[in-house]
Amino acid sequence: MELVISDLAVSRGGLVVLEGMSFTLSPGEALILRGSNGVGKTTLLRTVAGLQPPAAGHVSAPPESLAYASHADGLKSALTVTENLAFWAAVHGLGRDRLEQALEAMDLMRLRERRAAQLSAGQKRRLGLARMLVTGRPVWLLDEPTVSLDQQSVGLFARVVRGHLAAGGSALIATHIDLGLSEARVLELDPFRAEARPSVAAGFDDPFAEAIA
Ligand SMILES: Nc1ncnc2c1ncn2[C@@H]1O[C@H](COP(=O)(O)OP(=O)(O)OP(=O)(O)O)[C@@H](O)[C@H]1O
Repeated sequence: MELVISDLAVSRGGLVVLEGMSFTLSPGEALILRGSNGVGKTTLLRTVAGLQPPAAGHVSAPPESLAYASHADGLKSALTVTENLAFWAAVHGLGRDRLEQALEAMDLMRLRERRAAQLSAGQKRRLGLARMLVTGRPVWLLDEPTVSLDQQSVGLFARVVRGHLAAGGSALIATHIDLGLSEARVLELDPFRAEARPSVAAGFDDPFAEAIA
């Protein structure tokens, strides 16, 4: 499933933060988004995920092909690790075998009966990433996926991404750290293009837009 970004501009708080972005992400490919704090990585991922409309240009990919993991892990704190994954597997129509694979892949077997509320930050993150595996969706959009992860878990995560690419998936990843994915392309977002100026679609996504503008 190909993700095609054409002459895309994205805005936050009523201001364009990035524009003129064009790239294609093909099956088996990873693209790392880099750039300083505030350059617009999260905004770009949110726009690609369909959580906000582009200020200009197009995102072309079937919505059902996309799986987005934001800074928040999106966990249900009263449910156990297994129950959380079972919930998402059911939403996406996947079975128990996939759930077991996800537990294994993110080293969650020993924690499977623990409630999400009682996990450490890094363990929650591992569960949040395991969730991607039970979506069955080919195009992963990952925002700072390794926050709170120790070195070993970063390695686990990189292995999961590699497996996903090998199976014909793709990944667009905003990160400040080196994931060791030497095969990934890197897109440096240019802070000089991030100069704030009014968006044509100003004010659509944030109640504080006017105060900031
Ligand atoms: N809720 C919001 N309302 C208004 N402006 C915002 C909001 N969130 C972020 N911004 C602004 O939008 C711009 C892009 O932010 P974004 O979060 O996309 O950057 P980022 O590259 O992901 O940063 P970081 O590396 O710090 O995560 C920044 O200048 C930021 O100040």
